[in-house]
Amino acid sequence: MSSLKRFPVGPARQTNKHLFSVQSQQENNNYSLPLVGDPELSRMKRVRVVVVGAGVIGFSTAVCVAEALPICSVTLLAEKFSPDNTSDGAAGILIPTEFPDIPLVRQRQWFKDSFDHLLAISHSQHSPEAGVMLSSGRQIFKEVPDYKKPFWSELVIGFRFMTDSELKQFPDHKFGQTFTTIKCECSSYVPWLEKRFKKAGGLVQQRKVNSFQELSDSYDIIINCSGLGSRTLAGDNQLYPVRGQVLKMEAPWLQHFTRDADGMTYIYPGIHGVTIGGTRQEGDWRLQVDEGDAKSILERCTRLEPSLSKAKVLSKWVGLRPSRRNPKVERELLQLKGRRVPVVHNYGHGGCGVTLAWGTALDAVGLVRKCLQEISVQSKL
Ligand SMILES: Cc1cc2nc3c(=O)[nH]c(=O)nc-3n(C[C@H](O)[C@H](O)[C@H](O)COP(=O)(O)OP(=O)(O)OC[C@H]3O[C@@H](n4cnc5c(N)ncnc54)[C@H](O)[C@@H]3O)c2cc1C
Ligand SMILES: O=C(O)CCC(=O)C(=O)O
Repeated sequence: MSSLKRFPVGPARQTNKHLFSVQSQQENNNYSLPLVGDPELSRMKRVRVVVVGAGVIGFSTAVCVAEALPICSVTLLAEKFSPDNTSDGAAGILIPTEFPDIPLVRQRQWFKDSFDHLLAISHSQHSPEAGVMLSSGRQIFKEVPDYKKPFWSELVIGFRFMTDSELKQFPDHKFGQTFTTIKCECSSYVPWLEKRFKKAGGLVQQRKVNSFQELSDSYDIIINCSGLGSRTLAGDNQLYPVRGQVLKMEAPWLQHFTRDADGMTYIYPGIHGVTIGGTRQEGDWRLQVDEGDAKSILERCTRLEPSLSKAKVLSKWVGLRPSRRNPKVERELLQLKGRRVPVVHNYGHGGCGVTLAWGTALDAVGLVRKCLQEISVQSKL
């Protein structure tokens, strides 16, 4: 756990989580809604906002809301904190995958906002404490892909195709891309965000939330960043685990990342060792290390980078990606104890949570602004 102080609270009340009815509204974000300076909104009392979840999505969202919307008092509640969340063991490389049903323009914005935010940190004095660094390397393909230039190629730094001579190092691969992106190590970054959140006036409490109803008396807006927990908390059965196992290696001579484009085998040098992986086991809830997986990861990665045979294994880790066909970054109104309570969801980022955290957090801020406008309109009625 981080050394920062938290405020434990008593056991949460048990309530029937299926009592409320749901009105769902998917909508595009609107970044231009006024808030600061809007005379109607400034007349409002402080709005009590709660964020559920302390992973990279929860803390990114909590920081964005607390810093962008001073009218809100923000509390973050979570059952588990760093280093005990999925976010903490992620390799933390920024490489997007494409989601099928979300307009590319929105996905592009999520990635651009995340990349630009972390790039600024990587160039600042905060970089070592925040665990954010530039990372150069290559993504290699066993077959030449139909689309050689992904939508994010213009957003990373120095994207180009590999030359034949560069590809000779990988005889099983026919095509490659090389570029500089960012590696964001969440075991440092999330505690750094927590400090930033508290500096912005945010409160943090350790608590399991059994239903949104528990929150409806104490908060005006709920932001749900509970990752895989949304299966039960939001009753979302489209969400499923994709088990991922990685090994941390001591190999300080490795400078560049190598990723097989099938997403199954990767080598990511970082601040705290080299993360090698991986596995993508859908629907597999096992959190314990599988020695068969560890052997397979080591074999596959050593085939790409033979010097790994000389490296020491520092640790082995398993996490469950909160996966969905598309991440859910949406606003809805829930009927909780006879009151309509706005809920902003931000979860289901699968293997891209670090890649998209800041961008989806800014998107969520736009949705919270809409909730504030509605509250303002209701208060006039
Ligand atoms: C092996 C592996 C490697 C990865 N590598 C990368 C990578 O290189 N790049 C990348 O972009 N992504 C990567 N990912 C994916 C990334 O880790 C996830 O997308 C991201 O961590 C999801 O963050 P989150 O905040 O939604 O979830 P989490 O980190 O799981 O946080 C969820 C939070 O919600 C809380 N919570 C849940 N239910 C409740 C409840 N009922 N009450 C209170 N609190 C609750 C939890 O306690 C926790 O605090 C990787 C994942 C794995 C497994
Ligand atoms: O996919 C990758 O290459 C990075 C690691 C990752 O995102 C994952 O394992 O989910």
